[in-house]
Amino acid sequence: MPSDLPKPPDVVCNGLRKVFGHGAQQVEALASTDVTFASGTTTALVGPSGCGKSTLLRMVAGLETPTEGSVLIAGESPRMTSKKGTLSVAFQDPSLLPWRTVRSNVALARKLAGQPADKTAVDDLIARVGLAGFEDKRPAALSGGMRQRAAIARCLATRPNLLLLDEPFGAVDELTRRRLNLELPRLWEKPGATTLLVTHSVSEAVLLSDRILVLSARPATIVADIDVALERPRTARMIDSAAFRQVEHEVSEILFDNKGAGRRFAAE
Ligand SMILES: Nc1ncnc2c1ncn2[C@@H]1O[C@H](COP(=O)(O)OP(=O)(O)OP(=O)(O)O)[C@@H](O)[C@H]1O
Repeated sequence: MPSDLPKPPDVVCNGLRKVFGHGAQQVEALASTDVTFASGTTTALVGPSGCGKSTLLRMVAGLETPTEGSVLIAGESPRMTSKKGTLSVAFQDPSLLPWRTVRSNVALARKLAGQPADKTAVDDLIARVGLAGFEDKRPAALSGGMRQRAAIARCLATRPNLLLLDEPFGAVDELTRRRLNLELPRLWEKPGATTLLVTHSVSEAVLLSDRILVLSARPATIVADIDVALERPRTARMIDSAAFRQVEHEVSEILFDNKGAGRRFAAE
């Protein structure tokens, strides 16, 4: 990775609100929200199922238009940022193109962002997510965890400095998830990125982030803003530390106290 990468952006949400539908069918997903995500930090968004976490993330990605308010990414709109290829989104469903190989799926991200082909960088990234030797395989020949790693490689191929991760490790078993949780953040933490992570796992939120926002049931409002003051890089050993457990406990308490907010949470 080159050292002259631009500073990761601040993301500023001002009076951001989203209502879906009309009339009696209206669903307010996100109540008017002011929040800033500081340059280079990782923030986890946790909250009950259907509360509006993905909606917030999708508005930051420019995939959903706010009903009110705005998102500014280093002072620019999400669409502008997206066009530059400095923003990347990874969803729970890796959605790799089934007829393309791993290499071709990862390389496509660069092409779509208008960036020049760079086979060396693509193969390097594939190796760094632990898929060396699988470059020419199609997604059907990979396990769920391997597909998610390929999707993360694709997400990082454009060297984004804003990462929007929506349950990116959701579809794998707990053991693989923990391994991915420990290994993959190093890939974006080193070059530097502002990262927003939607997760249903409290321990994943603590392990990966600098800050955890707990959202209420729909319409989502921020009910807690918790600092995760653990050293980086995060290690497996930290998971058993008193400091880790204390934050985990604090987040879980708020989730479960807040209007049944813990319904879909496994307080690991
Ligand atoms: N395109 C859409 N049209 C209509 N309603 C929508 C749309 N997208 C989301 N919603 C509604 O907005 C609310 C918030 O959805 P969202 O996906 O943001 O929740 P979430 O917190 O990410 O949920 P989960 O944790 O289950 O993934 C839900 O009630 C959902 O049905």
